[in-house]
Amino acid sequence: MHVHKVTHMTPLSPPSSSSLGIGSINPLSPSLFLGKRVKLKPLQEPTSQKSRFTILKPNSHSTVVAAAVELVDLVHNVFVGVGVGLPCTVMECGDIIYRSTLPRSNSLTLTIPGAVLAFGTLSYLWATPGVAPGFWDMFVLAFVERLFRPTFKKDDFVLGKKLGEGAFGVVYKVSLAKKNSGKEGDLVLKKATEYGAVEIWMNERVRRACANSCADFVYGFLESSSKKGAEYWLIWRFEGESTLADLIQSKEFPYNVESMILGEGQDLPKGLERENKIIQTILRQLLFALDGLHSTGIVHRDIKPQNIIFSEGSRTFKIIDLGAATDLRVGINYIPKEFLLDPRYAAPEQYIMSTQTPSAPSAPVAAALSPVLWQLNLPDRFDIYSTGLILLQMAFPSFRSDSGLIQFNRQLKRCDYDLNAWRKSVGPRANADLRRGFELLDLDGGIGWELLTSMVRYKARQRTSAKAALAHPYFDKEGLLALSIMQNLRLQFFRATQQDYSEAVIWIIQLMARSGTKKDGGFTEAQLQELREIRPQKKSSAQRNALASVLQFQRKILKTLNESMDELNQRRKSMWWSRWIPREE
Ligand SMILES: Nc1ncnc2c1ncn2[C@@H]1O[C@H](COP(=O)(O)OP(=O)(O)OP(=O)(O)O)[C@@H](O)[C@H]1O
Repeated sequence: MHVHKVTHMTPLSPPSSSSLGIGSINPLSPSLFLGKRVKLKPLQEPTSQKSRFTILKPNSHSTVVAAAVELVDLVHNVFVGVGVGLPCTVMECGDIIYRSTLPRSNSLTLTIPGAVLAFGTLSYLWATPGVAPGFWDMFVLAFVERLFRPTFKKDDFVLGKKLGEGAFGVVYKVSLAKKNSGKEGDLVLKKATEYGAVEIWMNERVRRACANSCADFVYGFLESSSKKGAEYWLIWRFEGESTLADLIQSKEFPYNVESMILGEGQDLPKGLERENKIIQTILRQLLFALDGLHSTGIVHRDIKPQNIIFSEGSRTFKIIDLGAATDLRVGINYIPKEFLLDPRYAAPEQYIMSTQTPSAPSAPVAAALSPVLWQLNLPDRFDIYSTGLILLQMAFPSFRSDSGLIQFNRQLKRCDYDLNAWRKSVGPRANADLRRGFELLDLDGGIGWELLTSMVRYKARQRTSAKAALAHPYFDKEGLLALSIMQNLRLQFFRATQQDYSEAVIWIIQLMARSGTKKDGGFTEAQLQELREIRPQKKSSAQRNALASVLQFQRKILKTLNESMDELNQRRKSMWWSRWIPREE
C-alpha cells in the first residue's frame, strides 16, 4: 500500500492520481468527492501503516469502526468540507518557499455554505415545538427523572373528599397513609380511565419543560387491581380550593382575587382602573402558563375557567386537566378529525390541525416534521381563542354564566366572528353591564379591546400567539393615563404584526392541501400533472416552475405522512409511549 505525504503542489502541475495516493484510499470515500483535505502519511511511519491496516481488516469489529470513521468523515465533510473543485482550489495548496502559506495541520476550515447549512439545521431543530430539545427531553431528562423521583402505590393514599367528576375520571383530595413519609401535604388523586395515559405523559412533559404552567404533578401509574378494570392513578399536589370558574362567579369579582394575587393594600379607589389592573394580572399569568405549554409543543385544547386553578403556594393561576392536550412534538393524542371539545370555549375551526393533514405520523416522522406542521397549522391559536373568551368573561359580567356565554357565541357567529361588527350590532341596545365592559376595555386608548380582538378572530393565523400577547402594551400599563413613546412604538409594531401578510402563502397552502378536489378549489390531479410537465428551461414560466417544484415537494411530504397513516391507525402502535407509564405490581 503506497501512501505519500503531500506537502506541496503547484497549480501548474496538477497531481496525478498516483501522486495523491488515490489508489490506496477508498475511491468512494466522500472525502474524495468533497475535496476534503486528505491527511496522508508516508509509508515509513509504522504506526500509521498499522492503524490503516487494522481498519481495513475484514472482521466485524473493524467493519463497524470503518463505518463509524466513514460516518464521521461524511458529517465532517458536510459541515466543514473545503468545497468541490480542482485539487489546488480545494486543498489550500501553499508555496513551499513561503511556508506560512501552507495549510496548518488539523486546522478547521468552516466554509460559508457549511456555516449556513449548520445554522439552518440548528434553527430548524430548535424551532417550535423543538425537535432537538425533544430528543434531549425524551432520552435523557425523562430517563434521569425516572431514576430519582419518588414512587407511590395504591395503598399509600387515604381518600378524602371528592373534588370533581368528569366523563373520564373522578378526582379526590387525598393524604398519605404514612404521615411521616415526607412533606407532601395534601394531594389530589385522579382515577382516570380512557385518557389517563395521555394525561400522565403530558404532565410529565410539563413537569420537565415548564413546571410552573400547570398544577404540580407528583406521580402517575397504571393500577390494575380495581374491580372496575385498569385505571390510571394520577397524583398532584393540592394547589388550592378555587378555580377561576369559582372566582368569576362571585359578585365580588375581580376584587375577590385582588388580595390573592396582588397582596393587601391597593391604593387605587374601587373602580374600572383597579378592576382592569386585576384582570390584566390574571390574564398575564394565564398567558404566561400557556406560553410555557406552547413553547414545548403542547396544545391544551380545553382552556376554560374550570381548568384554571389558583395555586395558594405560588399565588398564581395554573392550568389543570391535560386529558385533551396534544403533544405535537411527537404527535401524541393528535387526532385531527376527532376530539372532545367544550363548545362554549372552542375556536370556530374546532380542529387544531388542518383536516387535510393526515392523522399523526409515526413518532420519528412527527418529530422531524413538527416545525413544518406547527407553522402550517399554528395549533396553539386554538387555546388563544379560548383565552380571549375568558378575558371577555372577566370584562363582561353578563357573559360569565353558561347561558350568557352561549348567547354571546351565537351573536358572534352571526357577525362572522368579527368582534368589531358584534360591538356595532349590540352598541345601540347595550345595557349598563355591557357598556361598563366596553369602558373597561377602552381604558388607555382601547388597548384592552385591541388585545381582545387580536385573540378572538375567526382565522387562527390572524390570532396573536401567547408570547406576542404577553409583549402587548396592555400589560405594561400600571394605571397610567397615557402611553409612553416606547409603548406607542410597541403598539404600532404589534398592529403591524397583526396584519395578515400571508394571504398569498395561505392561498398556495390551501391549494396544496386541497389538491385533487376541484370542488374545494384546489388543483386537480390533471392540473398538478400539467404543472409537473412545465419545462424548466422556459424563461417566461419561471414562476410556474417554482410553483410546480413547491407542489412536488409538498406532495412528497404528504405522501410520506399518508404512508405512516395506516401504521398509526393501529391503536397499539399509537400508544407506543404508554410503555413508559409505571404499573403497580
Ligand atoms: N392540583 C389540584 N389542586 C387542587 N384542586 C384540584 C387539582 N386538580 C384538580 N383539582 C380539582 O378537581 C376538579 C376536577 O379536576 P379535573 O378538571 O382535572 O378533572 P376532570 O375529571 O377532568 O373534570 P372535568 O371533566 O369536569 O373537567 C377541578 O375542578 C379542581 O377543583
